[in-house]
Amino acid sequence: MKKSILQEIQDTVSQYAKIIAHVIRVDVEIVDVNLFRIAGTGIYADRINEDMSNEGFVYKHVLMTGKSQFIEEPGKHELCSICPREGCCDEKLELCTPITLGEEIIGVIGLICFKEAQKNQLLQDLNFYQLFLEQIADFISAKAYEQQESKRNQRMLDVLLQVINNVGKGVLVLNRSNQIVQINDSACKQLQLSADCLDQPIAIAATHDSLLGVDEYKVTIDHHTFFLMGELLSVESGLSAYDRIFIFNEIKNVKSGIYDLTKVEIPVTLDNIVGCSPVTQQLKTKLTKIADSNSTVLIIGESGSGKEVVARAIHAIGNRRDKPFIGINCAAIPDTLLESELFGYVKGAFSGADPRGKIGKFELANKGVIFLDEIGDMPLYLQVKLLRVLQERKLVRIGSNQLISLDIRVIAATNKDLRELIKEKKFREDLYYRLNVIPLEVPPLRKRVEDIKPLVDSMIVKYGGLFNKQICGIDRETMGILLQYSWPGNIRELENTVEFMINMADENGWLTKDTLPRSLVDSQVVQPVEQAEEEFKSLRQVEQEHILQVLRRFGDTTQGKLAAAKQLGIGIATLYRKLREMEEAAKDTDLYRDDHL
Ligand SMILES: Nc1ncnc2c1ncn2[C@@H]1O[C@H](COP(=O)(O)OP(=O)(O)OP(=O)(O)O)[C@@H](O)[C@H]1O
Repeated sequence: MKKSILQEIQDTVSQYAKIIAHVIRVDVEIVDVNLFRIAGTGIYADRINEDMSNEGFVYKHVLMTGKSQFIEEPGKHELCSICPREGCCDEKLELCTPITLGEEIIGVIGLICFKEAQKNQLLQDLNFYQLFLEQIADFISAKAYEQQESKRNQRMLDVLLQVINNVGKGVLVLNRSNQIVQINDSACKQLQLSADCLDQPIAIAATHDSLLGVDEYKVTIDHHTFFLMGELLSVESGLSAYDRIFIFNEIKNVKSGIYDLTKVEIPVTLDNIVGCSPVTQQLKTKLTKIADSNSTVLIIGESGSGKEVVARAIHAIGNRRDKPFIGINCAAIPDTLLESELFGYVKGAFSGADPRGKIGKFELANKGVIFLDEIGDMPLYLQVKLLRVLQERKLVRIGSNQLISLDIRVIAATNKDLRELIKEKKFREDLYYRLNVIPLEVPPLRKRVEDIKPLVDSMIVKYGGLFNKQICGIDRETMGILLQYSWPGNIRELENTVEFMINMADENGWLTKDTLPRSLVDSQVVQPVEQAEEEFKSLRQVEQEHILQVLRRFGDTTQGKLAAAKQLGIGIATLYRKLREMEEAAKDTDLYRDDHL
């Protein structure tokens, strides 16, 4: 059963009972609203916490009526008529009065005489004892009120702390000595503190930068510095223990809010790089090798060939996978805006800017990966600034003088010949070398014809699912046309084509020549010669591809190689030799070299 309020303050109530009994030399009994004896002296001292509902008939009446009772002859009073001790009660006199809390009756306090002398003492000055008893009932009531208020305050504080803990923002309460007196879970997490950090000194100073309308503060605690976006509020309590409240977010949390809003999350892994051609396989192997490195990557490839897919895969399989991947297309943003998009600006940086300031892509990508697409289109003056950022790994927001450290992996991509641009003085040579640490070439689709079939298959699954349309597959003749086409728009064009064909196809039907876009059918007539030349492979190439295909079936283990050699009808030593030759050939033709890592 829930404790009554008198039970909660039982110690105080007992003290009162003992003192009164000692002073007036009459026994005292106090019961709560449930007729539990909360305090008692004399013969009742050993019977505290007893349930009195079968005997306390006078108390029950007081609890019901809220009126004091004077029983001059206990056992003979009409209230005693149902008491088992009717007519043989030991008590000589009883005077009791209710204890109230507001409108509510919360108990009864009684004076009980067991001796004639005590009875005479009370009878001589009954009014005085009545007032005295009421006064004591008021004291107990005041104490109960205090208890109720403190419980209410505690409950409010609990609710407040619960709210504070769930706001997601960091909340710190500081005293006048700049020590932490209250901290929520989010603040502990963001500042890497444990819950026992109370009393720890902390320094909070405004940097005077403001982004997205929120002020930035430099917070130093235990020799660690954090840059936090938030509000520092004065507490008007007049209590030195509660001087200021700091409500904040780490810049990365502010950023991740924006990041979450802006990112179109299509998780990309190596499996999303569809294709079984040797070049695609080699590309995937390289991606695995470079994924965890911090070195800058320059992806070169024609438009639509999958440069962004490759960049996303590096992020997804690398050790920054849990951090942001922020892409920016340098060609798609007007030159005048590109600088502020990349580096951000603070409140009041320049006229026409968002008055609240803006976080740049570099800062958004901090700790993660920034993907600078179409880097060849970056204006020269920004190339200088980018070079400085890449060299120093620090940036300054426009309009600010604060240096921000960057821990970032840069992946740039271009479909332009940067060396040619350097010759034309449109691209800085020093920036080219900064970016070209790990060059990756994504070959055009026409140079990896083996990828077309698996790509088409995966696209049929994707778009069939998206359009909720059952497609049986693609017929041989149509596939032949796709294999022969030169795909100037690369995989993007292939994807659009398959999407178009699925739209044209019948439910439960096949992708046939009739579903092909007209332009593609027409192009077959015009262009066959150019591709034909490329599709005649040398015997060596055919042999290598066959070996790789068999190996893929049996696996790259020693057992797999033994089985593959058997299947190919050659000895294991010959297989190893051929693989070595392939490796050598791949290194010679490659832009990328292992010794770059
Ligand atoms: N290997 C692949 N497997 C499956 N889909 C791919 C592959 N490569 C590219 N794609 C798809 O092709 C389309 C174009 O890819 P992506 O945007 O990566 O090309 P890009 O080279 O970055 O193009 P651009 O130069 O125009 O920016 C995307 O829809 C992408 O999902």
